[in-house]
Amino acid sequence: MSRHADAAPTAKTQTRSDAILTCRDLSVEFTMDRGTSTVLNGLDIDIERNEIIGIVGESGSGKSMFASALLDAVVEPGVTTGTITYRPAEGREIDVLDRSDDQLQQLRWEDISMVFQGALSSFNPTLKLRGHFVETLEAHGYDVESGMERTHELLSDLYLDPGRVLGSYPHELSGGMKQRALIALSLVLEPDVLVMDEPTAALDLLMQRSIISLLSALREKYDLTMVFITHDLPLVTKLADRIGVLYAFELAEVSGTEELLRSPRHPYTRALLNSTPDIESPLAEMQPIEGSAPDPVDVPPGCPYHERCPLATADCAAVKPAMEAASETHDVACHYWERVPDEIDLTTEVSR
Ligand SMILES: Nc1ncnc2c1ncn2[C@@H]1O[C@H](COP(=O)(O)OP(=O)(O)OP(=O)(O)O)[C@@H](O)[C@H]1O
Ligand code: NI
Repeated sequence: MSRHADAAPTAKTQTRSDAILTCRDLSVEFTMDRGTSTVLNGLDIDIERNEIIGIVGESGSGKSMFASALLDAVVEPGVTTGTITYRPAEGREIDVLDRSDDQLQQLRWEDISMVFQGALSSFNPTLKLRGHFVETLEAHGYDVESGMERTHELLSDLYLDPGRVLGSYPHELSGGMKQRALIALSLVLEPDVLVMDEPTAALDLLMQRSIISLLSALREKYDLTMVFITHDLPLVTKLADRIGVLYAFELAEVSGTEELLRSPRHPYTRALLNSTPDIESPLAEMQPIEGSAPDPVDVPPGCPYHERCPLATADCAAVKPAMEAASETHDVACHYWERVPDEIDLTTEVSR
């Protein structure tokens, strides 16, 4: 349903040549008393080998559901459907949503590792850090001695003093130290993919910035693919090669970071950027966007953003826009994406 007769033919998200993870029609539903709650709705996205992809969206947009779904770790009684294909550097491709519990347990640490949202409090308070690393290595049948050598190196990579950290109880470390130790722990079994859900949310600005630069260095050194999930758009632009914008449990736009900043094509992304007066400014200065995010039991028909969108027409309320290619490296789900950068000034529209 697009109105650009002379534009190049548009295509739904193509499978990229070197995707390490391919998600197709990825959805999560909860059956609740007041109806079916669709908290992730038909995501199609490829995550390329060795890239850092940022996933942004406001609170409740489905970011954590996406993170959990990637590891088939959505909490009961949530039901995850669609497909996730994981392609290791060597060996056969793996259908993530079709693994047995044992296979999943292995996949989760050894191939696709996750730093969960709020995980700082998940350390066992009675166990020194060394114990956390040893337990993880033993649970997966890894050699503890060489595993601890790797631990020392990882902690050093993260600018921590390995002896001091490993000999400490969790409460003896600062938030920034604990978060870095958690990242080291998630890498100790040498995964290919690291998924991080709000890994810097509890930290001060300086520590956030320092973790961002440490992650870039880790990606290079260990050939990692990273999925960085955050509500902090300015922060993630410092790190990510590409950014996916989630709105109401769906992807509104996926683009290379530069291109997204230069020419956002979705009115919601535009509003998010406009609510950030200066991309260098801290989160506290971001302005909220008018209106409220949809309820997962009651997402409006048509485009999920139409009720808040200054460009919306009757069509937007009736017909859901498909993901279209705005360029080779830029996908967007909006009937009017071609008008977004050129014809309107959303600065005034959004703040009216
Ligand atoms: N256990 C659950 N059962 C049912 N619904 C849930 C459950 N956990 C979360 N939800 C709902 O799923 C939707 C998406 O939540 P999700 O945690 O993915 O949001 P988020 O983008 O990570 O938000 P935040 O930035 O606050 O972490 C929300 O509407 C939330 O209320
Ligand atoms: Ni979350």
